[in-house]
Parts: sequence; structure tokens; C-alpha cells
Amino acid sequence: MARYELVKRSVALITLTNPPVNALSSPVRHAIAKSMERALSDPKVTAVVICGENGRFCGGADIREFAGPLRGPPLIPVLDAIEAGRKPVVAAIEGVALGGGFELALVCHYRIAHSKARLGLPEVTLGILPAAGGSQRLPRLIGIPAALELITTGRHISAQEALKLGIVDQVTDQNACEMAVEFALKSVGKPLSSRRVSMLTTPCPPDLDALLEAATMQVKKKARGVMAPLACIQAVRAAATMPFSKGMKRESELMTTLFNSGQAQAFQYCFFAQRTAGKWTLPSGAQWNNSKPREIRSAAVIGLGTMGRGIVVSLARVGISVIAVESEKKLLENGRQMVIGMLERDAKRRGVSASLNLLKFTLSLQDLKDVDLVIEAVFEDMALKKRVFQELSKVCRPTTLLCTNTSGLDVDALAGVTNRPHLVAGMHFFSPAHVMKLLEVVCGPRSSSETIATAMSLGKKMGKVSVAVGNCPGFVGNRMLKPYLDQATFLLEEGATPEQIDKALEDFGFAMGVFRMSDLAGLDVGWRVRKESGLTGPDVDSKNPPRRRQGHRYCPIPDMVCEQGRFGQKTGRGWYMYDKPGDTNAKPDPLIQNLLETYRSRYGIQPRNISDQEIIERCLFVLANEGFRILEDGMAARPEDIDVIYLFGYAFPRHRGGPMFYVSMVGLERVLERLEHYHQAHPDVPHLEPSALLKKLVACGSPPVQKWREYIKTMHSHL
Ligand SMILES: C/C=C(\C)C(=O)SCCNC(=O)CCNC(=O)[C@H](O)C(C)(C)COP(=O)(O)OP(=O)(O)OC[C@H]1O[C@@H](n2cnc3c(N)ncnc32)[C@H](O)[C@@H]1OP(=O)(O)O
Repeated sequence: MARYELVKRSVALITLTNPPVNALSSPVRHAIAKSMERALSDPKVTAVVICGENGRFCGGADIREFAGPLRGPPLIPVLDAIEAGRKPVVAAIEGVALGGGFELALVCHYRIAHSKARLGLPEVTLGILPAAGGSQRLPRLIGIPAALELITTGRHISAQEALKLGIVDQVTDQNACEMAVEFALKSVGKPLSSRRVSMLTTPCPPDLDALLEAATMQVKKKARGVMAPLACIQAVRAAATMPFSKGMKRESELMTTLFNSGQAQAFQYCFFAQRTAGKWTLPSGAQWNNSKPREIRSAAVIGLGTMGRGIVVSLARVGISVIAVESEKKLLENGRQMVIGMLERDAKRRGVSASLNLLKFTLSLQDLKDVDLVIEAVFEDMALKKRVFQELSKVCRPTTLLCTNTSGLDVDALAGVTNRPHLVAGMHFFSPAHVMKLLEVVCGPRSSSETIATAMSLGKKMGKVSVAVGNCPGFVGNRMLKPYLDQATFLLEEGATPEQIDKALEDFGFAMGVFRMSDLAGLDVGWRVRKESGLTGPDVDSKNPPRRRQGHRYCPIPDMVCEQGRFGQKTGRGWYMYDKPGDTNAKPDPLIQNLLETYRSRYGIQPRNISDQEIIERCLFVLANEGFRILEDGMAARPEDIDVIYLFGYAFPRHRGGPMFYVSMVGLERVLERLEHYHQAHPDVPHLEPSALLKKLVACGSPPVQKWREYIKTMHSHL
């Protein structure tokens, strides 16, 4: 777990050997402690260099170990012994120095970084704080403001930034390890006391309180209800106001609180869920590690609406040449200008030059004959999409992959009109496509493993978190959204207000409640979909009871809001009112209050007081219930996939872990009992009826979410 060798006759080289990221697992900590003892006690050794195998210094503590009791030596004494040693120790940082890896570097007396290395204290993103001395040493080394920013955001920084901040002593383009050995030799005999970071005095700004207060306000606003960033601020305060040993004690107390909060578990679950989602599998046995993706050098995007433009930008900025297609000259010109503007702004932000030379704009599908892959992003209309796919089938070479960005239509029906159904898949981006991280890769029954592997790998290349899903209406994300939105509007009927529902969801941790979010997204889109599916509009049979459709409860209030031209922020009116169209500051609107009161009295509904608990349970348990159904139907392979979709596509609060993790934390038995209760009260809402999988899991003793896979395996998989 760590190799020990003597180089240049007098330098002990300790190499961490725990692939893939040289995490500080129990055997690694043990090996570091033993190697240091050996180096310090060997008279031949005058200096020590610590590095990591395979060009990676260290990815920090082994997160997998957090779930169990501590085994082996704790990290802090191992690190303290390095700093206290009487021989100079140099960290040779290549690849990454993150979390405990960064803390390991901080106890070394000197730090040499390769120019491509990244450093950071990302603990806050795991719901904890840098608790191996990082919160106490970094402020001493670089001062409070810079340390506060790094610790509360968990941001990774480049070697160059680390040099500027005074974290590393030297940056090199050459072999960092060899440079560190040379550096170590030159350091022999120099006094070490000023190099021991724990012995430095934290440079304390005069406005410390104001600084910490501002940071507190900022993190409270950014991450509602999340404990870790607040604990990080308290730890940094300790670094500014306490001696090192007392600060370490405070760091440890804060860590214990976070560890026992449940939030840390949720964050750590998210870390592994994201990695699990990349390990897709199909019923044929094809999966992520046995299916080779094709290399995509050129692509086409059809349709330059909001989605299409975002997709073009996502492709071009990773070096893929893109042909963008529109149907009319004016739309094409407008699209071209928007895309160029977006790419230029993006390049400026990243400090690179915009890859405009990769773009071509055309009105003719004939220009697509040689591209490797096409992403269709035209209007959400099956007949139109089928025409496009038929045309593509004729125009593109027979090996071109044809993908659709539909948000819920049948991908296999599109495959069926082509001469290559095995090369057709869905690539469902989320708006705005160049910003949102989620990509649902929709696997049709005829999609080949190579097609799925290519779509997944292209997603990764574009920086997306790609999740493979089955082909059902709405796929995973939007399929689950419907019952969630339905519950919110049913609650309005029963007596709640949009602001009350939003507040309950925001207190739960969502950045925006369902109504504020709908106003932002635009209410007209859902209205059009409901009209097209015969739920509202002139085609609805007048004999239909007004609050029932297709045999189930239906809430027409969203349609009534749209009928008044209230489409959300863009029209300055929606579920809320805004000072002017485009404004974001939502204010409760007495007209909506009026509409709700008139509506309730028309239908003889006696409004009742609805608790926040009921709002959360009805909205979120029904969301997870549909997730269970999706797992039963084999449209998602694992609960982790669903959670990742909700975390990255629908801003589900990370400290809750995702809808499936959340209900597992609430307790499946309780969730089942509440769903049964609500279904009894609302028998005309089928989504409230507990799913068979939920019942099965409860009957099997409510196993933890990571074990659900074993119960799903026996079910019918479309993935
Ligand atoms: C107290 C707390 C202390 C002292 C801490 O140190 S907390 C841990 C702080 N460190 C981190 O948060 C770093 C987490 N890791 C990453 O950010 C990334 O993995 C990486 C930047 C180090 C590498 O990224 P990449 O090359 O894309 O690789 P993957 O992310 O896919 O990871 C590869 C596999 O390694 C597993 N992994 C990564 N880091 C850890 C870790 N610290 N502990 C345990 N396992 C880790 C990761 O899960 C992947 O595993 P598989 O999916 O392949 O099984």
C-alpha cells in the first residue's frame, strides 16, 4: 500500500500504491506510518519525498471506510508525525491532492506540484469538513478569506493557483517526483520550524466577524438546510481564534456532529451513486465494460430552438465539429447568432478561444450525409420527428447514429421508420442543455450496445452525467414528475396556496418550490402537452365531470391559469406575479388566491389546513412511489440511477440523497403506511397506491437502498 525505497543514497521515497486514486485506506495509513518511522530512524536518510503511484498523489480518505468503524491507525496522528519529524519531507503532487491527500501535503514541509495537478478540500461536498487538520492548517498557511472560500466550496484549484495562494512552493512541467527529490536534497540542514504549518499564526483580518457573517449568509442562501458549509465556517473561526490544539479539538467536535447528522451519509451516497450510474447494463448482457463506444468526430443537430442551441454548444466546446440545421432562413440566422454568442461567452469564461471553426449552419439535411451522429431536437411532435427520421435514414450514411432529444416520446417508434433501428437511441438533454449536467440515454428495445455505449461516452465527453433509461412515456425523470406535479395541484384544490407548498418544499431543501419552478420553466409547455393528450381544450367531452379525466382525479386549475395568459415569469404572471415580464422576484398574487377561492366554492370544496408534513409526504412519497414502479418495469436499472437523474436534472437537494435514498432514510415501512393512508383518502388517484416493489421491500425487512438491486434483479428489465 506504500512502497519504500532509498533514492540518491539519502532520500527515502514513499510511494502510495492504492489504485485508482491512492485513497488513504487503513493499510495505506499503516504503511505511511511505518515508512515514516523507518525513514526517520535510518541515519542514511536525510530527507523524505512522498508521492503517489500512476501520477496521482492522493484522492483523500477512503470514503468507503466511512460506513464502518475505524480500523487501523487514525489519520491525524500519522500526519502529525510527518510534520513533527526532524527530516525535511517534500510532497510530490501529481494528478490530484484532495481532502486527506491535500492534508497529507499540508503536513509535509515543502510541496512541489506538477503543472497539471489539481488540489482541493472537497469534504464539504461529502457533507463533512476537512477534519484531518485541513480546516486548521490551511487558514494558517493562506489566510482566512482564501481558506474560507476553498473549504466552504470544496473547489479544486490548479497548481498555478495553488502557487499564487502560497500552498505549493514550486510548480513544474517535469516529473514532480524527480524534482521533489532534488528539492529535498537541497533542503537538508535548513530549519524546519517555519515550515510546520501548524506552528504558524493565522493571519487574522480585522473584520473577521463581518467576513464570517457574510460567508454564513452566502452558504445559507446557496445550500438551504445543508450543515457542512456552516460547520466549515465554524472550524475556520476556530483556526482564527484558537491555538492549533484547541482548533483541532473543535474540528473534531464539528466532524462528529456532521457525521451523525444523516446528511453526510446522503452526500456520500450521491458520490457513489453518480459513479454507479456510469456502469450501465442492458438485458442482452452488454454493459459499460464490454461494449466499445464509437469515436464521434462530427455530429449534426437538427432544430436550433433552446435545446438545439445548447446541444450544439455542448458538442462544439469539446472539439466535435457540428452541422446545425434549421428549416427556415430566419430561424437559422437567429440560431447561428445565439450559438456563436453562447460559445464566445463560454470560451471567455473558461479563458480559451471559442471553437467557432467547428460550426456549420445549413437549411439542408443533404449536408448531413457524412456525419458520425445526428441529434434531432425539433418540436415535440411525433409526426414531425418521424418525417425527420425518415429523411435522415435516406440521407445519412448507413452507419450514422440517429438520436432524438425527445423528452418523452417513443424512441422505438422513431427507430421503426428508419433503415437502422439498432443505431437509434434517445439522448434526452435538460434545459439549458449546455449548462445542465444530466443526460438520459434512452435505450430502445432495438438499440445496439454500441449505440448505447457511444451515447453514454459522448455524454461523458460533454461533461454530462449520463444515465441509461428504458423507453417509456416520459422516460424516468418526466414520468416521475407528473404524479409529483399532480399532488401539488390537488393540494391547491384542498386548501393550500402556491406559496405554502413552495415554502414547504424549499424548507425541505429545494432551491425552488414546484410553483416557482413552473413559473420559471413556463406554464404553456405543460398546457400544450395536456391539450395534445386530450386532458383539456375543446376536444374534451363536455359530459366529462370537470375534475375527472380518463377515470381518475384531474385538477384543471393549471389550465385555468394558462387560459388567462399567465405563462409564468416570461409573461410577468403565472402562479405568482412579477413586476414585469422576465422578472424573477415572485410575489403572491391576490388574483390567484381569488381564483382558488372561487374554484373551491364552485365545486363545494371546504378548504382545510394542510400541514407541511402532508405537503412533503404527498409530493415526495408519490414521486418515489413512481420510482419504485419504474424499477419494477425495468425502466431504470437501479435506485441510484433514479436518484442521479433527480439530483442532476431536477435539483433534488443533495443532502437528501435523491428521492429513493430519501424514502429509504424515512423508513420504507412508514412510507408504505403513509401512501396507504393517502390512497384511502384519495382512491381516485392511482399514483398514491403503493407499488408492488415498495411492498416487497417492506416485506423483506426494508433493506438499505444499495441492496434493492438484489430484489429488482428478478423483475423484467428493459435495461
Ligand atoms: C475526513 C475526510 C477526509 C480526510 C477525506 O479525505 S474525505 C475524501 C476527500 N476526497 C474526495 O472527495 C475525492 C473524491 N474523488 C474524486 O473526486 C474523484 O474520484 C477523483 C478526482 C479523485 C478522480 O476522478 P476520476 O478520475 O473521474 O475517477 P472516479 O471519480 O471515477 O473514481 C475512480 C474510482 O475511485 C473511487 N474513488 C475515488 N475517490 C475515492 C475515495 N476518496 N475513496 C474511495 N474511493 C474513491 C471511485 O468511487 C471510483 O470507483 P469505481 O466506481 O471505479 O469502483
